[in-house]
Amino acid sequence: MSVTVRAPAKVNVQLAVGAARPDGFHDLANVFLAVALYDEVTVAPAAELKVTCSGPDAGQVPLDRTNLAARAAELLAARHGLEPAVHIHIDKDIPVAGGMAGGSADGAGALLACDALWGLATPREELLSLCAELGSDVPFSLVGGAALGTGRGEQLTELPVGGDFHWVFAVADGGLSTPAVYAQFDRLAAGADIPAPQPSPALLDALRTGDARALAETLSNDLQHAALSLRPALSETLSAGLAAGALAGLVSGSGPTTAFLAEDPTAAEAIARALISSGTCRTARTASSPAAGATVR
Ligand SMILES: C[C@@](CO)(OP(=O)(O)O)[C@H](O)COP(=O)(O)OP(=O)(O)OC[C@H]1O[C@@H](n2ccc(N)nc2=O)[C@H](O)[C@@H]1O
Ligand SMILES: Nc1ncnc2c1ncn2[C@@H]1O[C@H](COP(=O)(O)OP(=O)(O)O)[C@@H](O)[C@H]1O
Repeated sequence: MSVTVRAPAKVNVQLAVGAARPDGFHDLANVFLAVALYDEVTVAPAAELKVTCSGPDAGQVPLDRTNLAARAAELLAARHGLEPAVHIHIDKDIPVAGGMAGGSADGAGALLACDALWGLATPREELLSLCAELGSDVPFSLVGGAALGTGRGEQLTELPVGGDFHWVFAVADGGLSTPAVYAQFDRLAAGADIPAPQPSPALLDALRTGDARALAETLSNDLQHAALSLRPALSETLSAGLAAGALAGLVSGSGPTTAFLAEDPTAAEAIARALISSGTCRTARTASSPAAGATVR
């Protein structure tokens, strides 16, 4: 017997970052939007915990106990006095270390899959709090759709979305470390007065009405400057996407993936082709949003 869960990637349509907190995290107004690029996590009984991974970037995924899917299985098992004796297979389609929350998707996916495999029927609220123990972005991978994340991003308020948005993701060579990007944000902001992060009313309105042009005007990412200063070549990718007709482009979360909003699916395909032939990224993918959160298949 095995259980498979599909879990989505995300793009941050707004990432407002406050000052560093005493615990090392930053308060956020993090507007998440789930996009239709998915990892699939399959769990099956085994003699002991084991992780395998397939997909184009599988070689970059740790297969030891640091894998977020393994940590999720261990956390849920410990909560119930069980042994995490499962084989977890990750079929990975989400770019690794790209600012698209692929590890978080696998953490939420493994949690949901193990819950079903072990017949635990854990209440949703408890699953969400286990997700928050695994990482700031993990609760959103469970919820999907669109949501405002406050605190360190783990306290979610679901948001209405009035239509489909069409994206192109330019995948960079190599990843960027999330802690390194936040540390660079702190260095660049040193001495400045950092306001408390707030969601943009105009952006929430654009999501609610499904207006791509209005969303394009309001996209923002306070980590972009830090990501670009660590990886200056990303500004060429942003220019190439805009020259190809994107309504707007920005760094996805901590990067280095860049995200471009397109008018419609046809425009998205044309922008992806132009980005690939520009030579400013490793590859480019199209995906629509919103997408559902982690779901048993
Ligand atoms: C930047 C964002 C935007 O959604 O995601 P990515 O773009 O990396 O996917 C998130 O804030 C990343 O969330 P996640 O990757 O879950 O981070 P965590 O594991 O909780 O924390 C990793 C490290 O990132 C930094 N961190 C994370 C969240 C936060 N609100 N403030 C922080 O300063 C801390 O240095 C922390 O030790
Ligand atoms: N299941 C997983 N998939 C990918 N990376 C993982 C996973 N578990 C742990 N990691 C580690 O987390 C780091 C960040 O990966 P990922 O979640 O893909 O990117 P991001 O945090 O930029 O969204 C990776 O470099 C890797 O070391």
